[in-house]
Amino acid sequence: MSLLESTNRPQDLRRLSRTELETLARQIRTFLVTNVSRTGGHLGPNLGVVELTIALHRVFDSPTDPIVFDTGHQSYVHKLLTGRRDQFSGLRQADGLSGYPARDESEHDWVENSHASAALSWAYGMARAKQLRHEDGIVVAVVGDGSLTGGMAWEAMNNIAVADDLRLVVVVNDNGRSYTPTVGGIADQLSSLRTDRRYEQVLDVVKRSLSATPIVGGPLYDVLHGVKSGLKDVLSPQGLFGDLGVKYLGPVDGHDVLAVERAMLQAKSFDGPVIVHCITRKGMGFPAAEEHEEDNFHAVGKIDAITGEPLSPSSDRSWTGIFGNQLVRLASDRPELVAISAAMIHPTGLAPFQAAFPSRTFDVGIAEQHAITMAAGMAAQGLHPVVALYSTFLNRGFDQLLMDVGLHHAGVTFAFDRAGVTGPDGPSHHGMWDCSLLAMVPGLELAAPRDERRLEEALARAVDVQDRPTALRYGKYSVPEDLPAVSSVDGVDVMRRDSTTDPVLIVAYGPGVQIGLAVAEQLSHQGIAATVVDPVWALPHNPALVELARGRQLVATIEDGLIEGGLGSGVAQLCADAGVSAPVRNFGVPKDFWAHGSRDEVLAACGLTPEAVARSITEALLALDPAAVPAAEVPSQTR
Ligand SMILES: Cc1ncc(C[n+]2csc(CCOP(=O)(O)OP(=O)(O)O)c2C)c(N)n1
Ligand SMILES: CC(=O)[C@@H](O)[C@H](O)COP(=O)(O)O
Ligand SMILES: [Mg+2]
Repeated sequence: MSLLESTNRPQDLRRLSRTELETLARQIRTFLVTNVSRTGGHLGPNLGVVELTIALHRVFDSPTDPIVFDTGHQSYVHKLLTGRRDQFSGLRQADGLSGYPARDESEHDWVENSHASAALSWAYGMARAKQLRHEDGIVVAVVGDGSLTGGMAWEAMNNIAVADDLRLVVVVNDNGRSYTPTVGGIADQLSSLRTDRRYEQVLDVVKRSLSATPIVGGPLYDVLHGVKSGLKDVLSPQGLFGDLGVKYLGPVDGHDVLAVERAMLQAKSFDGPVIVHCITRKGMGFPAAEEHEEDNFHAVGKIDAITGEPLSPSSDRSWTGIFGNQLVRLASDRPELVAISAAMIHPTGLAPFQAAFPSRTFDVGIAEQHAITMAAGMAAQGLHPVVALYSTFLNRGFDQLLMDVGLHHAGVTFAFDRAGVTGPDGPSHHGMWDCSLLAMVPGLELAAPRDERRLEEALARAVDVQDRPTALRYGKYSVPEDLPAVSSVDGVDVMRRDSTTDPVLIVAYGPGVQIGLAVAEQLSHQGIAATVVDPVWALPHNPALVELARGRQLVATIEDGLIEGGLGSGVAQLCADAGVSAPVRNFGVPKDFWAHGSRDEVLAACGLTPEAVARSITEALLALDPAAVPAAEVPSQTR
């Protein structure tokens, strides 16, 4: 039985020798590469925290000492060491292991939110609660260098710095990268701590003097490490953390279990909050990951476990790529066009723009709030910023969009990628809230393109709007062949019309158009005629929808987004205000936190499939007027 197989709870770690720990680390790395290459997931980040996580669970007594992971994508090793080794074959799959901490999986898991920079606030709150309730336990937060570029982290640090009565250890997992190298002054400060020459010179002297005596194994090794981590105390620089008055230990070699352990033991002995600065390498131990310049295998699909080559060839057409290439074309004769990313240049498709216009591309770190308000500032001075974010991360910057961009009628364009149901990244990653949020922004114009051509046309229009915010949304699903309209009514594309008196009108957005067309086809087999329209520009609602809805027996709306407050509910309001008598049924993502699974599985769970929508429409029509549906063909499920 391997050491990994005999490690089923943190306590099992504490009897291991240094050699056994190093063997265990190797076995964990082999396990991660073997399994995550089969399922996909955050391989690089987890390869970088093997020793760090082993040391964490040797020194701290989880769950009495809660361990909180920032973003949580680097918690696979934690899951391995807390009894979930046998569940990794189902990683990020429906009813399988979550790719993030999950409280229903283990008492050792606390934070399920995958939005970065929140761990320190979680930890502060938990530690304060323990202090007020006179409970034992030290709260430990593991936060990456990238997550430290998020503003929330410093809101928490501001409080942590003066909370001498709290038992709180912040482990900085500093691999120097987010996806690409982490940017900004914080990254520079961390880097200067990593490469403090005084520390390295003194350490060399110590090493040389100690090497004069024969290495006697454990004790001498400990002495060296004791000196090493002790040295840092002596030299602890007045940088990033020192100036705030927070105790700092490090930098520690994050791949040396005993060095990390010693620093954590030291941290544990202190009163008040302590920073332990660990230097790690993303993708450590897997050459394909270590050498992967773009992102060190931050998040991979199914790959070859030796070469790292993707096993499922990614489609050469993606919404992300279409957006990125069109933006380059538009920027070539629009010098005012600039692009902004929150540490996700490649994932949001801005790499071609950065290559073509490096001085007009801005990676601000994981700082969506700053990114959006900075864009308002740029627009106020005559630029036209394009802010590229994942839809779910708009949540983080909504006030900035509403009050800094919207209130000031700023000509800023937002490209919301991963809009709609995403799938494997679970509830905090579905891009399901953007339409409901954007519907609240006065003047904002939102396009939900159904195909490549509509995306390119929408972006071309958006970047020329200078007096209000514009936005586009598209997701992590395949790009259909172009879907031409059969006609147009005042800007609303008519995708299918059986006759002008069709009893059903389907108003569909983005990927909902393909669903709507499939629904209409199914309804036609039951003798129910449906017209399908796509407004393309979803906000503000096109008043032509009112006349299109008037006289119908039923109006159905279909969107890949939250039903409550979404596009469809706006259409219902529009029709009600105009006195349209037809009832409006909204189909979308019901208000809930939808667990991870494939996109299709989650959509099915939401009832957002052609079959489910067609059945609902048939039932609604039957309820309204049994004669409306030729009885002979109603699907059995509706009886
Ligand atoms: C608010 C927010 N913006 C963007 C992301 C996307 N994202 C996931 S992990 C990551 C990089 C995290 O870097 P770091 O904290 O250094 O962790 P590492 O992956 O290096 O371990 C980013 C940008 C996110 N999860 N949350
Ligand atoms: C953890 C995180 O926020 C991202 O790394 C996310 O997992 C990436 O998702 P995509 O695979 O859709 O780019
Ligand atoms: Mg990092």
